[in-house]
Amino acid sequence: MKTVFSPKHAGHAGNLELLAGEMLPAFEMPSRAEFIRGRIETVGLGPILAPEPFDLASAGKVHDAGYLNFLPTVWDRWAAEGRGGTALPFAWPTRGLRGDVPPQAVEALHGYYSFDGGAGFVAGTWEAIKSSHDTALTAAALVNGGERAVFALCRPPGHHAGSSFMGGYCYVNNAAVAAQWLRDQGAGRVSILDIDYHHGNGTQQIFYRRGDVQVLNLHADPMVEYPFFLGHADERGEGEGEGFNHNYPMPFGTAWERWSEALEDACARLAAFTPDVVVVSLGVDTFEKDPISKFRLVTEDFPKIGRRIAALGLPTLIVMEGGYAVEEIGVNAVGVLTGFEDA
Ligand SMILES: NCCCNCCCCCC(O)(O)C(F)(F)F
Ligand SMILES: [Zn+2]
Repeated sequence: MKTVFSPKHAGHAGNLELLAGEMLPAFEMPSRAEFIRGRIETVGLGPILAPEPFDLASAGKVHDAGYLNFLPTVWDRWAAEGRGGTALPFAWPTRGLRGDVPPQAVEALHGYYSFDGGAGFVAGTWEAIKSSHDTALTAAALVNGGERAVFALCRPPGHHAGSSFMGGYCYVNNAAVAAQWLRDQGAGRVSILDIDYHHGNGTQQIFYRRGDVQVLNLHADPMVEYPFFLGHADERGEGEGEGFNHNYPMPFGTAWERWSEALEDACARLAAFTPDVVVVSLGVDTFEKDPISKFRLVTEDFPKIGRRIAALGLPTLIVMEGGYAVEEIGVNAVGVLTGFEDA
């Protein structure tokens, strides 16, 4: 299996995040991608290719123009105000406030375009975001060109990014842009299967009123887990999208037996949609030892996931999302890929 990967992810480093009342080094750190790349080399999964540069035309069909235009300017505007550290929002247009007029102060504009305080910027963040976007589209082009499955080793991740909001370490929704790009290349229907521990609220929001892109999410119950404000089982899509969004919220402590039942149902719904291509949002924070998550999959479960997805028999783009047990992230993420290959 080919992998696409860009060293430019490393510029997104040193950023802090608000964790339980303290500003701490963000969990979404460069070593995550390096451990996965190292494991790919160790097991000899296949060649690791650099991304080609892509324009933002497909991104512009799933993200708002004002939002996309804001992302490259955040750090410079922050620094121009004499600030260092991590550029973070400080005010959000919540209920009862105006939500139509983008303010000018960068910490307020950042809030206007965020749903949480989890998408900070440092000097190299935009370059990392763009390289992650290019990684997903380069891998999508390989799938579109006939590869059965390609791994987009994306960092930063993307599935919490909606049409005009960032958050949860996500800025441009790599999987959503790749799905749109594949549609732009002629795919009639695309399914996105999001198996990260956290609900892909951004991906759901982007395609919620569309019937050409099916979105299936397996995740921790948003009543008790981040991102909290989307991801319930009754969210089935609206308008033309009615019936093309499926959420499988599961409780803390979920292990393979229950999790795999949800995967089975999701795969059945996916097969019934008869997509031309599948985009997998691969997070491995479902792992029992993940420091910020509360599912209980074990390392041996990850190849089983890959095998089940391969059994769909469809061209597959696998896009990296989350996973924070850094020591094991390579074994678990690449376990899905080798399981897919061995099917
Ligand atoms: N007490 C709740 C703290 C939640 N902290 C933020 C968690 C972000 C998860 C990000 C992710 O893993 O879903 C992604 F795939 F996007 F990287
Ligand atoms: Zn996650």
